[in-house]
Amino acid sequence: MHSTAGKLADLERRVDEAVHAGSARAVEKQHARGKKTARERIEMLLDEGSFVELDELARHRSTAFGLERNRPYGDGVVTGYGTVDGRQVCVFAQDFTVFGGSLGEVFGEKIVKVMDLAMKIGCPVVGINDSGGARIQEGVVSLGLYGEIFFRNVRASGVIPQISLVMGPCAGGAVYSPAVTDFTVMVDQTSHMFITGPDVIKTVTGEDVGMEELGGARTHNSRSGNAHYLASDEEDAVDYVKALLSYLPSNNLDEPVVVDAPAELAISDEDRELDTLIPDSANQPYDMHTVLEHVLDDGEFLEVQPLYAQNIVVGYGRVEGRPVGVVANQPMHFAGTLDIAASEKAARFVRTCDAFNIPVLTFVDVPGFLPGTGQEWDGIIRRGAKLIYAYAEATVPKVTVITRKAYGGAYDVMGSKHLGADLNFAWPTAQIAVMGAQGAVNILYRSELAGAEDPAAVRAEKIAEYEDTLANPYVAAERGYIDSVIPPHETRTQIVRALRVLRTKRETLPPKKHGNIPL
Ligand SMILES: CCCC(=O)SCCNC(=O)CCNC(=O)[C@H](O)C(C)(C)COP(=O)(O)OP(=O)(O)OC[C@H]1O[C@@H](n2cnc3c(N)ncnc32)[C@H](O)[C@@H]1OP(=O)(O)O
Repeated sequence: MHSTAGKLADLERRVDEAVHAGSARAVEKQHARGKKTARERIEMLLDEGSFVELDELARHRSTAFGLERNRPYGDGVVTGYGTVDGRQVCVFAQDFTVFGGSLGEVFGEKIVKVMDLAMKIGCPVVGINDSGGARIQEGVVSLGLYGEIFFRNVRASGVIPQISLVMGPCAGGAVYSPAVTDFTVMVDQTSHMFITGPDVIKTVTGEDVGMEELGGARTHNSRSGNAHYLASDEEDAVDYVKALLSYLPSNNLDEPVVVDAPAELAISDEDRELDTLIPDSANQPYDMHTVLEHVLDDGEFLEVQPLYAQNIVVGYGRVEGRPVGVVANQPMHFAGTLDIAASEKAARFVRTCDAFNIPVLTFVDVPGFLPGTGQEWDGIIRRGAKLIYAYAEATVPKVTVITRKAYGGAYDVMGSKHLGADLNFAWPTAQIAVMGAQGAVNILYRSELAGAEDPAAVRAEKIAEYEDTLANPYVAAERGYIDSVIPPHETRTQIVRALRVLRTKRETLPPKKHGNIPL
């Protein structure tokens, strides 16, 4: 111990203890559940050999409940920095094999430290959650540290990308850290998030619900909207996070990474395929993904929240190698109507793009807001307003293409010129109007239809008149609400040109403390 060689050996022993802090039994149990250890997960995420660990030798100072006899190095969380595809990220991974990944004072301090580092240097934070929550033995100190983490999540929001990987339990108030971060990725069958577990629910409300149904990955991806991707396993989850990072800048003052891929501006056979996409019948659906695949580089689209509010599609792609965020109504689900879930999903996405300098491309085929008492009483007025707010507030380049329906208030909401979109296009199949022809004729000609000898003939005549006069893109184009009516095959090239011209767009909001988005 008193020689240099002895001191080096002593360090080696301590580091080895830190690396093997979890017992062999706990590690075996973790693996048997199809879960990896904290270090294995970091290894999967970061470029080989790039991880630099911080606070590897930190230990808790607690003396309660015999904890002083068990002071593992690292205190149950592995933190540090490294690179993903050569770009810097900070990372923490909760280690379920040590104290069930529960968060005590030192554990919390380590996370706070690495988050502060990420803020100082302006790089994303990826948090890997696998924890029994606040460390019971350390009491209120654990709660305090959770509060410090939430505080930093909020302060970092919109400054650096924050991504949560939930790869095990994340229970009680602990869920509010992932909830504040930009993206939450969960793994099928092995990750769970809930405020109160099945036993408490049974006691308080009498409901019988299993862990998986209550807070499993599928539930949060398809029902609650708390998660953004349902991974089939941990590798899939990590791959999704890497893909997300590739579209995001390191911080709000940085530009997203650009791939050198200049667009071919000649119209291709593939471009022409869009000319036959829209069915003659306005009630027949088509898959909006087809449009996205024809417009984005290599047809590549990374969908965000693909299982939630499927009447709207959001996600990332590239145009000429530059990241874009896409928002698109999906006629295949609820005819593409806007409801509460779709409005909130799209609003959050637009704000994420705006925070990180990613242009927003909007594709519109929307028959209106979803009617019903459920929607009204659950607050579609207030919650639908979030989408208006998000579009109106966003200062990034905004380009909109109306493919078919753009009716009523939903026309305004979906990236219209009136909410500050920069360049708006419509296909000749667009119907930009207060409502569809059927509904309009019913209201305008109710008494005439009731007294007609042949109501069907009158209805058909009036519908044709309405469609010719109002349900087209030309009234909007006359007023400049649409910059250009384009054949579908020009969509890709027009978007390329639009995004080129908007590259130098600079717009700022009036100075204020912050707006008051209807929450
Ligand atoms: C602001 C944040 C506020 C909060 O976090 S409130 C939430 C407090 N946490 C909870 O209510 C969850 C308590 N834990 C559990 O319910 C279960 O351990 C959990 C997470 C479902 C996992 O169950 P299992 O997979 O069966 O694992 P297990 O129960 O055998 O636990 C493994 C080892 O971890 C320990 N552990 C789990 N949660 C802990 C905690 N919060 N504080 C201290 N130790 C905790 C547990 O005692 C066990 O230790 P050991 O291996 O037997 O030595």
